[in-house]
Amino acid sequence: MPGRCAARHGGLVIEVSELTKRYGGSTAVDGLSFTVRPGRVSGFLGPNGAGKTTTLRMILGLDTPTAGTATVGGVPFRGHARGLRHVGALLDATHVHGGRTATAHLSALARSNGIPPRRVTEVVEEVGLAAAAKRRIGGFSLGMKQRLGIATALLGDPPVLMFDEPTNGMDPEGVLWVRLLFRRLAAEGRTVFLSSHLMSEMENTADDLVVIGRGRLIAAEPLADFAARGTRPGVVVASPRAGELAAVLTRAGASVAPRGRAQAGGIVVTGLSAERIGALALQHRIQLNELTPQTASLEEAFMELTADSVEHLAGQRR
Ligand SMILES: Nc1ncnc2c1ncn2[C@@H]1O[C@H](COP(=O)(O)OP(=O)(O)OP(=O)(O)O)[C@@H](O)[C@H]1O
Repeated sequence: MPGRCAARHGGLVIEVSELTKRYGGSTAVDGLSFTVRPGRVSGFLGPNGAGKTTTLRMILGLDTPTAGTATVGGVPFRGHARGLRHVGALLDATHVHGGRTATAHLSALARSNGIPPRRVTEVVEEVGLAAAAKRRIGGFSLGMKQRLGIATALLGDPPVLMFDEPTNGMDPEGVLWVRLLFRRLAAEGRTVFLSSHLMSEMENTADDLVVIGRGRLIAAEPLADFAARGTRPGVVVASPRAGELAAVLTRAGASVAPRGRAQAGGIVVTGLSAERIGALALQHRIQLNELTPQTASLEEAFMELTADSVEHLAGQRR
């Protein structure tokens, strides 16, 4: 059935163009433009207060932009009559009526959106809440509320799904489950857009990234391209005969520096490939304990790119 959904809806693109939101004198979203494509998981990343929630709310027509436009499938969300069957969204999992049961909550939404009642049972099972479906939501943990929020987003079997910090409060098993779910939803051809302030959330989930800071676009590109930004020249080499090896490598044209204090005991070699270093060590019968081309982690690349916006916010709060 989900496969049919993808075929039925085709792909719906989220298009954000010069989107701006000002609150009084402060600008929460500042001339933001990006495209979110179907059939892929797109991560929306930025430090706290970067403007992610505000952007998602404007895409959903819950906030009015000061300037610019946001469309889903070429039309502003408000222009779509089909609500939950068009875009499923989880913005704030705690924003639910605690006195209702999960089933009652979902049934009410299904009724008002013209969704068949059987979908309630389907989504409750899909998110692993079947055993808790008849319990009051007020007694749910945050992780369970997130699952309920995801069930709400899935209720209308929509071609576009947006989630704001969906793994917040989830245990490791829940995080793994949600990752697999997002991957599957994208594989079905849907547009999956999820926000987080943690790069680690995206590492094994997202195909594309939209990175913002202080309401402005920092990067919009495939995750693989973003990761490549973190590649640094140099190969980390450790050997019990590091001094001797350094001399050999320098003669072969490399530059050699001691490894940073935090990772004492090795050298960083630039100007020679790992393969060439390995071959020279073998030729001189020098044992190697490590031979690692240097790369920055995605988290480092993200922190470097957003450092300015974080500092700015920290300064503001003081
Ligand atoms: N209704 C509002 N009135 C005034 N300022 C607001 C309002 N909503 C958001 N802001 C401000 O806009 C900025 C962006 O907030 P937003 O919640 O969109 O960021 P975020 O990236 O989602 O952050 P977080 O990861 O902390 O949720 C913040 O400085 C916030 O204080």
